[in-house]
Amino acid sequence: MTVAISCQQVSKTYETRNGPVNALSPCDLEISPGEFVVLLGPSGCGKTTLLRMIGRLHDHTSGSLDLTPVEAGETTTGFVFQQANLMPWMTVEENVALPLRLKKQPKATRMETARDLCSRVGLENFTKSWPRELSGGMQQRVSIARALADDPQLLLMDEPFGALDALTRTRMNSELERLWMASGATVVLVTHSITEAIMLADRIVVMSARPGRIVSETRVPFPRPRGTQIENTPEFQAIAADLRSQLEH
Ligand SMILES: Nc1ncnc2c1ncn2[C@@H]1O[C@H](COP(=O)(O)OP(=O)(O)OP(=O)(O)O)[C@@H](O)[C@H]1O
Repeated sequence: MTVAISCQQVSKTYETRNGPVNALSPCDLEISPGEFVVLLGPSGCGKTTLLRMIGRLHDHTSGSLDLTPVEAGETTTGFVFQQANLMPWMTVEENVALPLRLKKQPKATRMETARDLCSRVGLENFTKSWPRELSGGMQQRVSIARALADDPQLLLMDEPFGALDALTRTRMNSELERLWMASGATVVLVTHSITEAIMLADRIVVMSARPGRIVSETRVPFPRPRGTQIENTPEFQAIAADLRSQLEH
């Protein structure tokens, strides 16, 4: 089963030594099971804050934020952050298997799952490598495989490809789309990149800063799997121009 998300008038104020910081004004957002939603916006508009509240890493200050199925602990969530954050003393396959080890899955089973995931992200020849032996893009693939290890119903990704070069990033977008299509998980991904948003999203939620808020939602009509050729279509360019003008205002 995948997860639906319902945010109603959800806001966040951080209490700091210099006083309260209004990170996110009350916002409404409904996400369907299996939907791929991208949060797009400038720095400081509250994207990470909203993502972390959905993942229960932060409390919200007001409003209601429900995941369905609702029972606490029932939702399995995978996180991918901008940095891969791998354990340097573990091999690639041990890193991928870590969530299953924490769940006390028997070693033979979890390593088999980990090796399968490694090949799904194109790292079948690097299962015994150390993280330091991998490029940034490969490390990020390990962190995606690790996030998928637990077969999550919900995948939360915060600028997962922000540190990668443009070519690698494009390739990773296609890989992520393929993995998501196979998993059926609900995905919320944060990005600054208009192209990445259109390549990946079913729906793009545009946010703006000061105060952080949701300003619009755009459905992306392209069929899947999407290839880079859609970038040259008038439809793509029209959506990109519209998003760009929203971000500029
Ligand atoms: N732990 C925190 N304590 C205090 N203020 C915070 C904290 N985390 C974020 N903020 C503030 O909340 C606002 C929104 O931050 P957030 O990281 O959610 O934005 P963002 O859109 O994800 O930005 P970026 O794209 O730069 O990562 C910013 O003004 C930030 O300074």
